[in-house]
Amino acid sequence: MEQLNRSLSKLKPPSTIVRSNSSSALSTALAVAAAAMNENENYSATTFFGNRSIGTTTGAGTGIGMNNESKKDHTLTLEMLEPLPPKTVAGVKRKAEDDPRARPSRAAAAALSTRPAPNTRGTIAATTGAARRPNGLIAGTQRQQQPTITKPAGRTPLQTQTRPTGRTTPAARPTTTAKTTLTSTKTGPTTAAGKATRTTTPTVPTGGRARAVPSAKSKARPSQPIVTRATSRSRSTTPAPGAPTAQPKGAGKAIALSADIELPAKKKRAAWDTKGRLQDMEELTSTLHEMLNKSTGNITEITQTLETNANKIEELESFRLGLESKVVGKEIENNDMLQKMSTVEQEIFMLNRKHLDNMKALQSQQAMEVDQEKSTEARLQQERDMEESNLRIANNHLEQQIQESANLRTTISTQSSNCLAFETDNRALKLKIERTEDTIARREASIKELERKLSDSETQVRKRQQKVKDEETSRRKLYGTIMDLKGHIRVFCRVRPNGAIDGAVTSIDYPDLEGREIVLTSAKELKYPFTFDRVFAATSTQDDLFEDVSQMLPSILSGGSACVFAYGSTWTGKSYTLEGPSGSAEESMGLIPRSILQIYEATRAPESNDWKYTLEVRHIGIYNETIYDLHAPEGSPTTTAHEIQSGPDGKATVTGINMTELKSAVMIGSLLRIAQRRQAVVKTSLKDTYRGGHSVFTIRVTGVDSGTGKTTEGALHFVDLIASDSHLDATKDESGSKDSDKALVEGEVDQSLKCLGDVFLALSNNAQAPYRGSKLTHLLQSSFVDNNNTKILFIVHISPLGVHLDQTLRSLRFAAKVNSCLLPLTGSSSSISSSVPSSSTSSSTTSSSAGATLRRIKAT
Ligand SMILES: Nc1ncnc2c1ncn2[C@@H]1O[C@H](COP(=O)(O)OP(=O)(O)OP(=O)(O)O)[C@@H](O)[C@H]1O
Repeated sequence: MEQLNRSLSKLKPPSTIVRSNSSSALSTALAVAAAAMNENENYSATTFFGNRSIGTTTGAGTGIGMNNESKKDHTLTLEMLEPLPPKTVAGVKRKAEDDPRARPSRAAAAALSTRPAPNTRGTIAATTGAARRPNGLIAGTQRQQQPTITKPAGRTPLQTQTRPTGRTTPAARPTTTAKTTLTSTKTGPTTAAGKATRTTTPTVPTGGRARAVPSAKSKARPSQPIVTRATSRSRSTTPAPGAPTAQPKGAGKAIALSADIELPAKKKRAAWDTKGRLQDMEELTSTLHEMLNKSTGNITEITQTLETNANKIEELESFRLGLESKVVGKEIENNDMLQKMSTVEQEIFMLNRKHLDNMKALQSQQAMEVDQEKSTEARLQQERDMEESNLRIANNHLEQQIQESANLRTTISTQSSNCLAFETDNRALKLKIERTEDTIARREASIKELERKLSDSETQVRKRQQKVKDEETSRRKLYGTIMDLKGHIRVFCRVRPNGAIDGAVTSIDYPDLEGREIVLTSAKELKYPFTFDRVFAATSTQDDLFEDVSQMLPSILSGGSACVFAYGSTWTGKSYTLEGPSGSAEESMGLIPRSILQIYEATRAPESNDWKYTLEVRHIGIYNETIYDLHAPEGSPTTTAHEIQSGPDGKATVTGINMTELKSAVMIGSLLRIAQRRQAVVKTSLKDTYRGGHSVFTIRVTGVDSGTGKTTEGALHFVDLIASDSHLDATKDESGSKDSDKALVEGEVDQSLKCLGDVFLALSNNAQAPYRGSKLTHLLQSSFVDNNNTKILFIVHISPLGVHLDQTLRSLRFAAKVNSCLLPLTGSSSSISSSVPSSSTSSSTTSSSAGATLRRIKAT
């Protein structure tokens, strides 16, 4: 008891753990512990099964060996290794009393309760049954052995620190363990706590590493009693190499002693029954004393055993020290080896890295070499392909040459045979050549004779050409004379070419070489011959027409007047002749732009240096007997009234219409376009009342002789007459012609045209001309009255189409009437003659007898 008490006093904080699968053993342990308590000590015992508390008991110490120095607290933990029904500690105690197996345990408890010998190591050995080192550390082979009664319980904070594993968490406890914790309290110094820890805690040499796991493992064997387990563990421990293998003698006994502690079971007393409990404890104490006496012999034996074990321990310790020195030496060697290894490893690492670098370099070099090899191979392959293709070509060429050679051999053989034939032919040809040369010589003589004759003929031709020229000149002079004799009226006929959309044409013949006759043949083979001053076929050009018109222009510069009338039915080319097609090329330009150009150039000719000329133009439209200014600004009203007024010199002016000076000849193109646009505007404004009309383009040439101051004023009028079929209220067909099915009464024409014809007729008959019969004749009156100085060109236009034959015949008949008119060569009116410029009076020398001559010509 004293020993146990000592042990408990050293377990500060006091804690004792008893593990067993025997409830009686646990009860005995509790009794022993309680008996070991001093009076001033309190204890608390708790029995656990796994984590579950199955009973707790507390009380004050009643054991011997009281220590009054301080009050102590002791805790006894009893752990059941087998499942038990929940019982109180008292129940456990009772069972322990009834169990005869507890008796030896009582003796053991008595042995434990004896005070420990001064030798601490002996106490430790008795308590734990394990050999300990002098410094308090358990040797390696003994660390796995478990204390039987006193051991670090791990229930206090201090014990938890020294046994960090297995005890600190309830989960680490074996689930099949029941334990009872006995706690005793005592006030006083706690200096023994460190000792208790050192005594009961198995510590590894490397520093406080608890060996709770092996302990837990051993506890996990529920059917194995503690003594048996401790023994078996001792047996199973593997001794260190070279260590003494003999087991300490006392170890097995100490374990058996502690395992056999059994206390008689007592009926549980109530908590208030302190007296009874004291009595129980006293009884228990006496029992334990008996057990102690019995155990004294054993203790002596154990002490001897402990001494023997101590000797063994010293041997082992020296052996351990030797081993440790060896270990130190080995560790130094090990460290050296480690250093060497690290050096070697570093070298290996460096070598590996170098090796890798080398490998990479080698790989890249190898890749480059492979690429080069590949490119070389590709190039060689390409060269081989080329060589092969060249070889094939050469083979083909060779085959061709072989073939050609064979052909050539054939040809040579053929030609050599031909050569013989050629030589024969050659000889025959030479003979022929000789004969031919004779013939050639004869013919050359004949050619020379012919050349001489040809030269004579050419001389004669030149003479005849000159004669023809002279005759042409005389013919022209004569023609001019005839024109004069005709009274200055000439009538031309122009045939329009057939267009793409036109139908069948009328048969038109031009029988005379001079181009003055035209004969139309109808579908019924009726012939209609007409004779005019000139007839221009459909193939004629603008140039051809202007050649004759241009003869009139010089008289304009010298103050004369001229009128060019374009007459004909619809779509026969009147505007084309006068103006030409819009935007046309130079060769298609009409008479107006051509005349402008020629007059303009003539006015700037060097020979007219003394004369300064001014060119002015005016374009007038006469629709429904109303005058319109075709050069009026764009957008100006078409309703402006214009009236014709005759001046004192007989020349007519139009109110509101001024002449436009022509600064440049090229202006005429834009002026004609302006007039065309204005015509369209007027036509639109007249709407349904529009039946066509006349347009009169006037060029006025005013000349001033800078030397003498003499002035001239000539005028050239281009009159685009209204279509001769305009009075027909018929729809134009696609070619622009009026419906010819509507038969026209003979001579039925537009009123203004009729008036024009009447004027011509009156002048021809030397009668009073009805100038005021129409705006047109009124406007042109001044040109007609000066018939000595006036030239009139009347151009009738006809269509070549058969469908227009009737209208064509009517136009030709009207033109023939005009052609038959003879204007008197001398002024028929004394009042008018006074206005004739002096420069033109030279032509007045033509006598009336000339007119008579012309009439005779006409009559014939
Ligand atoms: N000599 C010609 N050569 C080529 N084409 C011509 C010729 N004469 C007339 N034409 C063409 O015939 C068509 C009619 O001509 P143009 O308009 O001059 O006739 P028009 O008699 O003035 O008609 P309208 O009576 O309707 O005014 C135009 O397309 C014109 O280009």
